[in-house]
Amino acid sequence: MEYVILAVVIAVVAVGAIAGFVVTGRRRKQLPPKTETPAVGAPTAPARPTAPEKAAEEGAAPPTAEAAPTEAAPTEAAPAEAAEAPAAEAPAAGDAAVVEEPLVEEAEAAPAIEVPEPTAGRLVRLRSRLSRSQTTLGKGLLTLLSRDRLDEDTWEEIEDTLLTADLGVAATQELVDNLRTRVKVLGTRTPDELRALLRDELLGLIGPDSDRTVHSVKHEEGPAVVLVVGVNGVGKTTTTGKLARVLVADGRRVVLGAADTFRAAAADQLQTWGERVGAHTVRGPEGGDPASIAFDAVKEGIAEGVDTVLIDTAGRLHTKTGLMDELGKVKRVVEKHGPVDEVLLVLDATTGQNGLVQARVFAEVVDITGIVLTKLDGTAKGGIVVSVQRELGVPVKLVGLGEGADDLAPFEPAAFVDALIGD
Ligand SMILES: Nc1nc2c(ncn2[C@@H]2O[C@H](COP(=O)(O)OP(=O)(O)OP(=O)(O)O)[C@@H](O)[C@H]2O)c(=O)[nH]1
Repeated sequence: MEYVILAVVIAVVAVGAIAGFVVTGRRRKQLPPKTETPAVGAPTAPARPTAPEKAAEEGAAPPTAEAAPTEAAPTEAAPAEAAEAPAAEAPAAGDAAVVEEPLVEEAEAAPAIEVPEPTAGRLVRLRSRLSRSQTTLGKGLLTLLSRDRLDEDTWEEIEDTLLTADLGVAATQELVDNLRTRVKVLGTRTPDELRALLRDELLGLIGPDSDRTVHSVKHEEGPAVVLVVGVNGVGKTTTTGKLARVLVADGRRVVLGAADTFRAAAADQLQTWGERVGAHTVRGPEGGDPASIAFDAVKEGIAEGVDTVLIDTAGRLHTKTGLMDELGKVKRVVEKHGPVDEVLLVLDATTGQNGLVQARVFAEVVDITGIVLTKLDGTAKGGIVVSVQRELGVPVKLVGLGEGADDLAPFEPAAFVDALIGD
């Protein structure tokens, strides 16, 4: 009998001990989340970059997670709240153990914010990228002008060179007439004299005194608003991203608006550019209303007190009329917050006359205030700077000289001409 009682006591003690183990094990499993939870709101892990980055890490981000920052808030919702959306996605207490590992990964992979180099002198630094234009326009012309006899055939060759470089008919005629007159007056033609003469004439055609500032300084009422327009493939989204870097490099705080909802990857592309310099991107669902995204972006810019809101727009719709209607609407809706400070038309320098046709169409719908000429690095058609300015009556403000993040340069006429004619 005692044996039976002893056996029962041992069994009870054993069961008790096993139960104790299990409970301790469970508690231990729940402990890490408690210590990890503060990391969600820790100042070193800003809420905004975390969600997109997590999405990027996971490959194709699920639409709901991607859209959360802006989509969660309807058009009129306070942007500040929308911006906080990722924080609201913090794990519910019961799921704490499940999200423990991703939280650690996020903290480790927080993107380093890049500080782009200042923009002053960029065109000088990138001058070698203009080598193709330099060969035809600059060196080509100097060689022709240095010939012993400047006969009619030579002048015709000079004319052809200028037209091939896309200077345009009127500007070519003007330049050739001026060169003829000045060369006659000059008499002897030393290489230095010819270089100085050509420099002077090209600079005069480009217009050294135009205001080429990108108006990006905030007003009392809110941020400066810059709309970026152009057809697809010219480098619009890339340029918007690079421009964000230009502005950040020059000390501005920027919000981006991904109003190109037509091309699926455009918003992702823009967001990635923004994250690299710490600029938040306001975006919406694919195929959503671009005007509403642009409106929200400006609204967020006002709430956040940033200097500039940059809005990327779509470059392709099924019809030209559709695209232009949409663009007009984006501008009108944004203007409910205040005036648009800049409408930058992005043109691909390699497309030549085609670019001018595009420019005309856009100018009919929105008042273009500046031109961005991209892909000048891959073309001998540097003369397009002159023809597009003449066509639209607005200055080239920025030039794209490569695919690198800091290959967008403020346009400086003197540095450009110097790069063309060489030393
Ligand atoms: N070489 C060179 N390539 C450039 C330059 N600017 C842009 N690109 C390239 O042009 C290509 C198209 O650029 P995107 O920014 O996607 O063009 P997009 O106009 O936004 O096109 P959509 O979004 O379809 O309207 C990319 O491969 C860019 O890297 C430049 O200045 N030089």
